[in-house]
Amino acid sequence: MRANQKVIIVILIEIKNIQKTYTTNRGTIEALKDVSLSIKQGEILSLLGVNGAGKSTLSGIIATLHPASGGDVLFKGTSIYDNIEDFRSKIGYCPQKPNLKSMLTLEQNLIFAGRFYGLSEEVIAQRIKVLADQFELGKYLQEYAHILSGGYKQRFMIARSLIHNPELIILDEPTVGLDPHIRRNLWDVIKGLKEQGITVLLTTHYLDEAEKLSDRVCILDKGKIQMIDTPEKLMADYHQNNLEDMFIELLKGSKHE
Ligand SMILES: Nc1ncnc2c1ncn2[C@@H]1O[C@H](COP(=O)(O)OP(=O)(O)OP(=O)(O)O)[C@@H](O)[C@H]1O
Repeated sequence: MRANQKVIIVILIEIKNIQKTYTTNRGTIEALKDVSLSIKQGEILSLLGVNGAGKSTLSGIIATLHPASGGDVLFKGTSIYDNIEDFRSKIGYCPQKPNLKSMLTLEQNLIFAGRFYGLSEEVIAQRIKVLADQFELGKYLQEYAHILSGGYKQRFMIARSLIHNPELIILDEPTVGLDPHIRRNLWDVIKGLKEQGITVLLTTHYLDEAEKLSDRVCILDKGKIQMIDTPEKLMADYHQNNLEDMFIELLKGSKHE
C-alpha cells in the first residue's frame, strides 16, 4: 500500500447495548450485559471467553437464532429487525454440531439449502460447482454425510453456509474436536473466506487458532466485553508472546476456577 493511500473501514455490523436474559426454573440468567461492538467489513473477528461467558448467546443473536432482550443489531446502519429475512439472506451460519440431513446426499443437502434461500435451480447448480471446487468436495457430492471425516464434515458445513453467497459468515467453534493437522487445514479454509472478502465471526476456545486467524479478538467475561483489540496489541499489553499466555494472565485478574 502506498503511503498516501487511504484505507476505508466499513462497519458491517454494529452491536448496540445488547442484553440477553434467560429465564429458567432456577431464576434469571443475565447472559449478556450491555454488549456493544462493531464488526468491520472483511475482518476475522473472534469471540473468546471461558465457558458461560456469553459467546454462543452473542453469535446466536447475530445469527438471528434467538432475539436479544434489549439493544439492537445494525447491518450497514439499519436494524436487522426491520427486515430480518433480508438480513438472513446476507449471512451464513455454521453451527458447532453438524446438522446435515442424513437421508440426503451432500449435493441434495446443498440443493435443499439453496432452495431455503429462494435461489433458482440454475444458480444452485452454479454455486454447487463453485463450492465443490473451492472446498474440494466434488468426489463426495453423491455420498451421504456419514461417510465424511470430522474435518470434511466441517468443510462441508462451511460450504453449505455459503450457498447463497453471504457477506458475513458466523462460525461457532468450527474446529472443536479435530486433529491438529485437520484444524490447520480448516484454518486455511477460513483464511480463504477472508481473501474472498467475506467477513468472519469466529467463536473458539482455541487461543492459537484465534491468534493465527483473527484481525481482532473480543474477550467476553460474564456477559461483558472485557477487551477487544488485535492479538498483537493484546499480547504486547500483557507482555506475552502468545494469546494463550495473555488470556491466562487476564484470567488471573478475574475470579475463575
Ligand atoms: N437456552 C438457555 N437457557 C438458559 N440459560 C442459558 C441458555 N443458553 C445459555 N445460557 C446461559 O447463559 C450463559 C452464557 O452461555 P453461553 O452458552 O452463551 O456461553 P459461552 O461463552 O458460549 O459458553 P461455552 O463456551 O460453554 O459454549 C451461561 O450462564 C449459560 O448457562
